[in-house]
Amino acid sequence: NAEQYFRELLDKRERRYEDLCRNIINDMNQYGLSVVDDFLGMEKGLQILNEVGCMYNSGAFQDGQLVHNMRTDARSAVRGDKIRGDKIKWVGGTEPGCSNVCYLTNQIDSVIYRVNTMKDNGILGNYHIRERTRAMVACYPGSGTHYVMHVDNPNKDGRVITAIYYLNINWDARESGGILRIRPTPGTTVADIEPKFDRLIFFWSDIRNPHEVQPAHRTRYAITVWYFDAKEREEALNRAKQENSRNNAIAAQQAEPDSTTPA
Ligand SMILES: Cn1c(O)c(C(=O)NCC(=O)O)c(=O)c2ccccc21
Ligand SMILES: [Mn+2]
Repeated sequence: NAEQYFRELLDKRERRYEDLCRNIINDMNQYGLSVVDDFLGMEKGLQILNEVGCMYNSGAFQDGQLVHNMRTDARSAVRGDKIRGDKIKWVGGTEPGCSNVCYLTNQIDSVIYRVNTMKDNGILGNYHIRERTRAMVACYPGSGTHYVMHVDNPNKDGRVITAIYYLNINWDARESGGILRIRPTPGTTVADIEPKFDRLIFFWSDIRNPHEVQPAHRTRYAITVWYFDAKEREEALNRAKQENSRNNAIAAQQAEPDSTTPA
């Protein structure tokens, strides 16, 4: 009967979700990264892409950083002219016109909180994830824009997991480039990940995963959120506070004419 049917349907979805989370736990423990394809499905993915496209066309993205032109033709190389690289927009989730980005971050949140609390979750069990950054919507406008090899969190600022959701329909890296290349350390392997539509990836944010975005020759959209470990985050904030009060003390001392200087 109908009730029986829907209960089985829900059970199947729940099992699929469990399997998804189990796979992420295994990947993160084994490789330090995990790739999930078809995370939200075509319909939801398109709604997010449309919303991001509107933001971009409305000029809401701040200008990308100035980077050296990757084009190889002599003219630009001689002039060393610069082009604008990635353009980003931070989305908190409450502003108007970002309900779909907000839906995405809620979906990623529930996966992260689940894998962080499931039993036998290995390294993930060492963290206590209770908060994240806002969503960083990024657009590479093509024409060779790239992002140099870097580590997201090289100095224990609290961020432990990077989550990136891609929006690029029919992306073919052979002609459009834009591959995310992760070089997990220690190790000699390289993970080349195409920024495919409705693809979600996770990787440790610290020095275990240096990565780069290779030159993109087509508009390339991605949405990133970073998840904090409560302890590492608190320690980072305390260090910043001490640093801040130390600087204030020094500044105050320099500002005050001390008694030894002649009036
Ligand atoms: C635009 N953009 C990035 O694309 C990546 C990044 O690692 N992206 C990986 C990717 O898009 O596959 C970043 O890590 C990043 C950090 C600070 C500011 C902007 C940034
Ligand atoms: Mn990065």
